[in-house]
Amino acid sequence: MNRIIVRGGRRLSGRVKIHGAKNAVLPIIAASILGIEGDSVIHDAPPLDDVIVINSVLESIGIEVEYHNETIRINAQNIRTCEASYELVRKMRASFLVMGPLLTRMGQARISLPGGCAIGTRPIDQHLKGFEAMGAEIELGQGYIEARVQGRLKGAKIYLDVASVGATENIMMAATLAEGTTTIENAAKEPEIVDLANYLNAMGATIRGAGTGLIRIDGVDKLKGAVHTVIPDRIEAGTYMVAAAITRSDLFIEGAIADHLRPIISKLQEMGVQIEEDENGLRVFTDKPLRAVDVKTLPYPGFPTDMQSQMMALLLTADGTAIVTETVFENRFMHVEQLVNMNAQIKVDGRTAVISGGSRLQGAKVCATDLRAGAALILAALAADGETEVTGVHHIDRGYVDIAYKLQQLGADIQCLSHKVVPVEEEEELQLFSVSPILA
Ligand SMILES: CC(=O)N[C@H]1[C@@H](OP(=O)(O)OP(=O)(O)OC[C@H]2O[C@@H](n3ccc(=O)[nH]c3=O)[C@H](O)[C@@H]2O)O[C@H](CO)[C@@H](O)[C@@H]1O
Ligand SMILES: C=C(OP(=O)(O)O)C(=O)O
Repeated sequence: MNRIIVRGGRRLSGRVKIHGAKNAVLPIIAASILGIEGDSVIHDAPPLDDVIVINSVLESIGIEVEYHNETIRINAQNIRTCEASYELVRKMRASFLVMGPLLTRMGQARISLPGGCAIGTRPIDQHLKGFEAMGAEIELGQGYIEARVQGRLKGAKIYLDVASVGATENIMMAATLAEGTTTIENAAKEPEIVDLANYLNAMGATIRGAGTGLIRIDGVDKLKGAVHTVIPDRIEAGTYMVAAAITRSDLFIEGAIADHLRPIISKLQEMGVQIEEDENGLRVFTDKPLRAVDVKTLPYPGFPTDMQSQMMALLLTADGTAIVTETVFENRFMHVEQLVNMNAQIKVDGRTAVISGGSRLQGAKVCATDLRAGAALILAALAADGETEVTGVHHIDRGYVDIAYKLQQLGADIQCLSHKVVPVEEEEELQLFSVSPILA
């Protein structure tokens, strides 16, 4: 079991390079199932636990996957089974994204229910509604969802009740090989949807409108493997932008794409953080007191729910009172209890949290309850007095490549401790990684 130890109070400086986006690479790997001939080569695939899991899902159905130096080569010519088991799908919700590609290519798919998760119930009704509209029959049983279609899926007009990222992606992938035209109305507009559409088009698909609320997909007969470079992770970039602000430092966020980060840039600027845009990334700096601002999470181009907890950590260090409203997931305030253990003044009422800034954060033993909660705790720890110990690091490893190492390189006093059980002596050995396990 890993722990991250942070001693707060240090200023940071330098450049941090942003990895490829988790939320782009996962659907892109799933989409590779559609390549009936030729290899797909995916560059800038971040070495994250989630990437390993989705690669294993592909391997488990017979697809060849090689992963070296942030490049994945996939050969999906042969598919052995259309079933993705509970053991793999339970590890990560995004595994459900293999449903659309398998169903449209093979005419059937049996995928374990991804289940609920810490931040909310996260239903998949909109994915299934889309598949049904395209002619699939859906059955639920023994914890699995089975979808079947006689012949090909048929193009359909689909209106999403919520602008779901996953449903837009799953339906878009399914529609690529459907007979005729599919339209997705009230589609999600996230940059990761555009990245996926670009990849699918490179494979031979005909998708227009990705990035708007209306996506049109003209079905084609077959798709081939393609070469693609994944976009930089806007949430990782946003997290390091907050690291600069919370430590009142000066950082260059290399690779960050300003256009993907507008809501974060504008909220940080409202607080008094200075940001300079450059073709290679963003300079984020401040050494002045910051002002409180209200934040409401919304689908893109609104403020991203995946940055809500990090922003809350920053607001704790600002002057004044801020209101944070979470509209996307119904249970995404679990970091509050942990931050309160660090002397944060936060009151939650339903989907609203009132944050009183200005009281000194104190180091404490805290636990990451989910991925972004973990990032928020590390950020708060950078600004806190004394030592913070963060457990639940496996959540953080799902979405951040070497966060402790990257922050250490910027001057933070942070270490990742790996607690390994040594069976022979039946005692625990503590290993200190000054260089991250991934980079070592
Ligand atoms: C791998 C990935 O890309 N994960 C991102 C993706 O998750 P994910 O794709 O799971 O999130 P969705 O956009 O689907 O969820 C948004 C909202 O829609 C609801 N909903 C969703 C599907 C459905 O069929 N029915 C339904 O009601 C969800 O419960 C939630 O309240 O987008 C989220 C919202 O930006 C991000 O926080 C996640 O980091
Ligand atoms: C919620 C997240 O991811 P996932 O949808 O993979 O759980 C996230 O990246 O913050």
